[in-house]
Amino acid sequence: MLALEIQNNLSKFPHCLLLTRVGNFYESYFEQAIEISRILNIKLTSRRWGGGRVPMCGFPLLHMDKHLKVMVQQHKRFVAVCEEFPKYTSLGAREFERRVVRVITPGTLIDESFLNQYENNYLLAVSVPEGDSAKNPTLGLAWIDVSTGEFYSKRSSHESVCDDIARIGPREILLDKIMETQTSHPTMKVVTEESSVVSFVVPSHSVDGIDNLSAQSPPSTNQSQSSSNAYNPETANVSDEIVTAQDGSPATPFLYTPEETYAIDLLTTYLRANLLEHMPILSQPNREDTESRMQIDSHTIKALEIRENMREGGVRGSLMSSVKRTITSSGTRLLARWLCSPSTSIQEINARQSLVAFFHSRPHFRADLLVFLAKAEDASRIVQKFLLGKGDPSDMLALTATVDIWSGIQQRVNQEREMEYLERRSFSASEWVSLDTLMNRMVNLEDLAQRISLAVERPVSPQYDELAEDADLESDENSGTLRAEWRYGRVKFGIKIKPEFSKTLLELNNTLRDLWEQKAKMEERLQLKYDAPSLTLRSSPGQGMHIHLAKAKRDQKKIAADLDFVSISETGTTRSYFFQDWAQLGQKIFTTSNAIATSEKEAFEMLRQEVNLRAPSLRRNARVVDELDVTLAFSQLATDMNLVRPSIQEDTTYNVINGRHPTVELGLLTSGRVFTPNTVALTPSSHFHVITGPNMAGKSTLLRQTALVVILAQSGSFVPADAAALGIVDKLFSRVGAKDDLFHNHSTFMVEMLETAEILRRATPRSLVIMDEVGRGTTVKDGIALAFATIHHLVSVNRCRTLFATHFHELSEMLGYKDGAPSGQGVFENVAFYCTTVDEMESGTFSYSYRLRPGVNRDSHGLKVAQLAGMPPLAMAVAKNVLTALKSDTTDDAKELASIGRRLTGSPSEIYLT
Ligand SMILES: Nc1ncnc2c1ncn2[C@@H]1O[C@H](COP(=O)(O)OP(=O)(O)OP(=O)(O)O)[C@@H](O)[C@H]1O
Repeated sequence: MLALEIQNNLSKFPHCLLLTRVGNFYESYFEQAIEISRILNIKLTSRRWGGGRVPMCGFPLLHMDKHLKVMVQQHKRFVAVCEEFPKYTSLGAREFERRVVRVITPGTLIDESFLNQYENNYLLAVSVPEGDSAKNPTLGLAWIDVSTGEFYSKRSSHESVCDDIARIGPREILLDKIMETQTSHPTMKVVTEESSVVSFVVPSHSVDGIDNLSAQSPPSTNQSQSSSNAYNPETANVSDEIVTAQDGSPATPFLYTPEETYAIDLLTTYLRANLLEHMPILSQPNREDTESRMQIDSHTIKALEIRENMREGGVRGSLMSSVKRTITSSGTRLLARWLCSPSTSIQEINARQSLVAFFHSRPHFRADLLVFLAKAEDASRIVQKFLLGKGDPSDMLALTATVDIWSGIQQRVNQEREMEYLERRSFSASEWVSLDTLMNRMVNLEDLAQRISLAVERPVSPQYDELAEDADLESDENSGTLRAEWRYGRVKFGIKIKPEFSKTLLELNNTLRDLWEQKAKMEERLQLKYDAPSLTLRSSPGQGMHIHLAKAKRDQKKIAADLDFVSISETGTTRSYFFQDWAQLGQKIFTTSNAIATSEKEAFEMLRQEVNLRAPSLRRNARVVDELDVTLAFSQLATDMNLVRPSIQEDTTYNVINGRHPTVELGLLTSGRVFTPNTVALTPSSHFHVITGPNMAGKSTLLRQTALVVILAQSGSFVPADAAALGIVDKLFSRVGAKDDLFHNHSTFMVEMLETAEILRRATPRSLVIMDEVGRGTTVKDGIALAFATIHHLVSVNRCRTLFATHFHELSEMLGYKDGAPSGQGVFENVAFYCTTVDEMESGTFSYSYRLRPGVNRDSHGLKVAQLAGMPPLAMAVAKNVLTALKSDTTDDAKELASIGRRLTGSPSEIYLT
């Protein structure tokens, strides 16, 4: 039977590793067992089946999460989990029904212990229109974190889908099945480049996902969607989940484009096929508006090390790690989203910054609010667990505790306002606007918390229950008392519903109390009557209800003579009897206990439904508290790192006085060094700066800090500078630090050109571009030609704000730079020239000042850096000789160069003498 079930499941889920529950183990059979035992490093064995032996392996239930992490996260394998469910035949025999309850894939993790609480685990669906991508450039995106329920959709394009994917950072990407064969399709290329896990889905085209999207919507409304392929929420019942948009502002009704609807369909179809019995009730996706978010291209997200550092891939050294002051896991997830997707709405940025300023000037208030946040649970995740049918009583209590914390926050805010009103002569209502607007978005959920608190009995302490469970398990095995069995049942369920929750529970509990009293009296009576102090009334699976004598020799005399007692077992010291009266009473206790357990479970189920119904409001409050956490964190950051509030403007100004690189500054601080601040002023009349200077003198740092300041400002944070005025940046591009992409057959130079080409195609007058050493990956002449052409395009076509760092100082001449005339004199009026330099000592040593000054620096000091890097003396001597010869020879004619080479070839001693 088991073999047949397994073979059925293997053929139903051919793309998965199948794990079948057998008792307290998950097992794998046949060929897959060989693979699983190898991946998990567990013992491979075999068992007899159908006249032969088949390979098998298995592990205890307890190890499931550990092994899932290896299979799903490390090896990117899909795992089908087959559970067993007991059922009884008509003859009363127990059998097991086994069915696959879930397929676990990298993008569909729910509450696995290895999920990183501080990061989103997104599953992204990309819908690609049929036909020519040039004629039909619009794509649809839908992405969800199944573990938190955060669900979004967006319209995208062939051009920007790569950036969207880099920003979202999905663990798994879904495409229409028809794309599977279209390997040369541009979107296929992008998707396979950005994600190692791509799954193909046959869309249902029923927009069935929307069915699930709004469980709170009347069925008629949902059904009306099924007929059309475009979802129009104006006709749907919009749940309060989306009364605020993703950015927290009041939402306008969402109108999903056909492409988005298609992506939502792909996503929900896939979720249903994999989550199976754990399919959650989904809320409607928050629609992300492309216009209101700064677009950061995919290379820039990586190159600026916003989320993780490029070298090791971890968060250490990233912008995120330097600025993170959030204390909740969901706040940290929101911070990552804000940093990867800064706003372009001045109103929104100002609202966030006003909150930061508000908290910044009230450290005591900030400290108090942080105390609340430190105790709050990850409500979005808990709510989602309930929606997935998984939340347990401890989650229920955690949720109530969190609702209480939310109320506490609201009270503390009100108290602060009152105090300020009373204490300050000039109370400023305008200062309070941002916080009031945020807090007003919260829904009062005290009734739900109260209902749960009144229903669920809080354990005295967690240890109490753990101890009880251990003790009961022990007594259950060794002595098997009835009390132990009942208590174990309760402890296993993990919670007690208060008897007052319902009339039935109250009556059942009263009955049980009476029965326990009767049992105590019966025990006492029997002990006295038979002069047997060691007599107890017990129950065990093997002996049923029985009387137990712990000291049989002493206590059994009178009992043995009584015909009502039937001896059922004995050991050297103990003896057990069957006794009719106790059997009847015990059975009643057992039945009543079971009835209570069933009622408690029903009551819990009822509460679970209530939580599910209030999920949108719970999520909404959680989101408010996340925003509170991030803005409190930004104000803490402003204090810690001495940041200032930037002024955000509509124009294309970029004026940052004494700006600093937040991550480099922190890194230097740890080694006791100080960061040298620099001013960058890009104005309409000077919006293109060419930066020259020696190696290692801080050019790249300056470029990156220029971009990071914008990201921080438009995320709502203060910025590392003395003062800053910033015109909104619509798109941020960088061409810094290229490396080979041999996997995609791209050399370093090709990567450089691909990135440059994309910037020239996409940058607008409101964009900010940073470019470091364009053209360095080829010959000097080709490099200079390409670098000049790039500048030409950026200045005359894109007209965007740009910092362009280069070692090709020849460019400055080509651009008409003359010493002392840093800008406005050359080919382009808007190009200005700045450089970094080194301070040379009389002793021949030098130091970097990192100070930016107007002008062009033609000396790269490359040899000095090479010496610092520990180049062998002989190599340094040869390099110096070559440099001197090259400087004196004005030609690069092949013959001349050959003669330089010949002159400098010799033994080491000759070279040192040259
Ligand atoms: N403003 C600054 N203040 C203090 N230290 C700095 C500053 N800027 C850069 N540094 C230090 O100098 C190092 C090198 O800086 P960076 O990489 O920006 O130089 P670079 O001019 O771009 O070099 P190259 O031309 O060789 O690429 C940084 O890692 C940092 O430690």
